[in-house]
Amino acid sequence: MDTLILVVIIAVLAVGAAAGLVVTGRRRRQVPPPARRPEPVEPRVGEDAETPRDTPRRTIEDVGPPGTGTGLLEPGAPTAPPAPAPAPEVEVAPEEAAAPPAIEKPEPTAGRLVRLRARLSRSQNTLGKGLLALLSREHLDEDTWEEIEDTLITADVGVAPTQELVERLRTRVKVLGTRTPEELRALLREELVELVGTDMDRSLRTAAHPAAGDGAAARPAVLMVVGVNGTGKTTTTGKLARVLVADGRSVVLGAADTFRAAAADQLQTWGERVGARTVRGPEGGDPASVAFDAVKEGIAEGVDCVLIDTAGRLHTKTGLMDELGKVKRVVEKHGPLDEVLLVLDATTGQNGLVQARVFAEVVNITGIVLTKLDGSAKGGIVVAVQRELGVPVKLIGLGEGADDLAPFEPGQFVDALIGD
Ligand SMILES: Nc1nc2c(ncn2[C@@H]2O[C@H](COP(=O)(O)OP(=O)(O)OP(=O)(O)O)[C@@H](O)[C@H]2O)c(=O)[nH]1
Repeated sequence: MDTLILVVIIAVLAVGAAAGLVVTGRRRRQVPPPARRPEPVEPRVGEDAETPRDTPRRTIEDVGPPGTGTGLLEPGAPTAPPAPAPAPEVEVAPEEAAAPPAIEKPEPTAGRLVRLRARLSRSQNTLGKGLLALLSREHLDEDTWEEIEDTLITADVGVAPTQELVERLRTRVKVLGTRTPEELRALLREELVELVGTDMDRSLRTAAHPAAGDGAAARPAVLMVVGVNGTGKTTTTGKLARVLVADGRSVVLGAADTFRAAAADQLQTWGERVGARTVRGPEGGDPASVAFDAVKEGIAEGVDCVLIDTAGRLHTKTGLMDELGKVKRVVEKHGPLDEVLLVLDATTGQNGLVQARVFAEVVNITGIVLTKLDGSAKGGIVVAVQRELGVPVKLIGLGEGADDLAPFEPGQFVDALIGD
């Protein structure tokens, strides 16, 4: 009997245990699997990669390209994969999501002006062709010479340079006697090239400074880009990085335009495309300290050049100029600036001259970058602005494309104006 009771108890316990296991098993199956989220993938933001920001930031993918508003990368160019969805079932490898964009190899700069010549010819057609048509008239009377003057002044050459050119042309045409179209073209070309100037040093100082005998460490060439907002400063800084990389230089970028929220993103995108690192600071932060850090980084990395983009807009003009002066002073704690490039928008005409004067009071401008010459018939501003500052135009912008920035060459420029 005792044995029977014992067997019954064991049987009851066994059934109970089995039922418990099933319940527990069911419960276990009902619990969703732990969500295996990837580490949050932040866009790389230069020096601040680890610092969370209060202000919502635009990612690199959000940053509009120059002019199109859809993304800086050209159609078909590789883009970073989208951020991972939060669904727990999908596992996204963080390293996959953070894949760096492919590094491009920009076109060499030699011959760029020749490649971009059609754009220049198209926009400056009225100037070159207009002058040739007037010079080809049967009678070069007073009215015709006045029209020639007007054509040059309309193209923003400036009054004094225009009068000089017309005077010289008049004398030479008179001396020449016969006037075949070929002779007139050659005369006009010579005079225009002379006016644009062949004796100015248009090279960019981009070679690093080797360590000096007095113990000074090696340091990169430092180029600062200045100008009012909208002239194309950030775009030019990005294109210039490509010019330098194309010519075999290594580059660090400094996003010292902390005033405009998207400027640093825009610059960083340009840099990433050619493998140049961008040093940036918090939005609204101190531009001088960003510029200082960029040079420090350039020294540490041993690069050839550091390119610093600056703000073009502040609450007041005095504020902007004070800030620019400070950026310059602080950067020069590392050593003198090699180039200060003033970016001027060719479509703003005489306004550019006023800007040039203001900037020249604060920083020692060493070269001018004239942007948007593809969209302006006022190529004469090249002459006027050089006269105004006594500083050469070193680069010209001829479009929104990544490689539409060309070293300026007077002969090729004039050829594009008057055609072959
Ligand atoms: N057509 C044409 N557009 C240009 C050229 N250079 C720059 N741009 C355009 O000019 C616009 C302004 O350029 P940004 O580089 O953002 O101007 P910014 O001077 O940095 O402006 P802020 O950052 O506000 O000071 C963009 O749409 C550029 O694509 C050029 O040579 N030709």
